[in-house]
Amino acid sequence: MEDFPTWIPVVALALRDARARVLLQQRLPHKHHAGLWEFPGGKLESAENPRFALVREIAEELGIRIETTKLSPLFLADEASHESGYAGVVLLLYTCREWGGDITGLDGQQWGWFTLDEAAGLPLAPMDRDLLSRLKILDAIAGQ
Ligand SMILES: Nc1nc2c([nH]c(=O)n2[C@@H]2O[C@H](COP(=O)(O)OP(=O)(O)OP(=O)(O)O)[C@@H](O)[C@H]2O)c(=O)[nH]1
Repeated sequence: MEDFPTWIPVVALALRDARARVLLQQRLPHKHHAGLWEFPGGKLESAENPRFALVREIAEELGIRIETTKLSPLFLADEASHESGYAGVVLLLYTCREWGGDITGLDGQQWGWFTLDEAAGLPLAPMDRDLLSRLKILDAIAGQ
């Protein structure tokens, strides 16, 4: 068995407002992929349940409350590599339309509501362009 992590689980949220816009935030200058726009979220802490990890990350980053039972799992995304033992990110994207409290960029990050077309025009974190295109297909199927 491997005694080092071969993948990094990350949870992220496609929060939707009443106009079906999605909330994206900009990665901070000192972080990996600085300046790129992403869905809010982050890495799971050891043995953490993904839904609870997302509730924690969203409270830490945006100061709002979401409920584990109001989250719907959407898609996963990952990074392909030929390298055996490659420790790539595996991102689990959830969606939610309800939250409590006022949204604040608690880490000092920029954030905003974007239509999916507006979001596609932003410099995005790796994997996010693909996730946004799949979200667009899902919206089209749902007739939004
Ligand atoms: N949160 C988030 N991370 C993403 C997205 N897309 C994407 O490629 N990533 C990548 O997944 C990783 C997530 O790490 P993170 O830095 O957000 O997690 P964290 O807040 O727990 O990190 P830290 O412990 O380094 O502060 C980063 O490499 C980030 O670039 C996304 O939409 N949301």
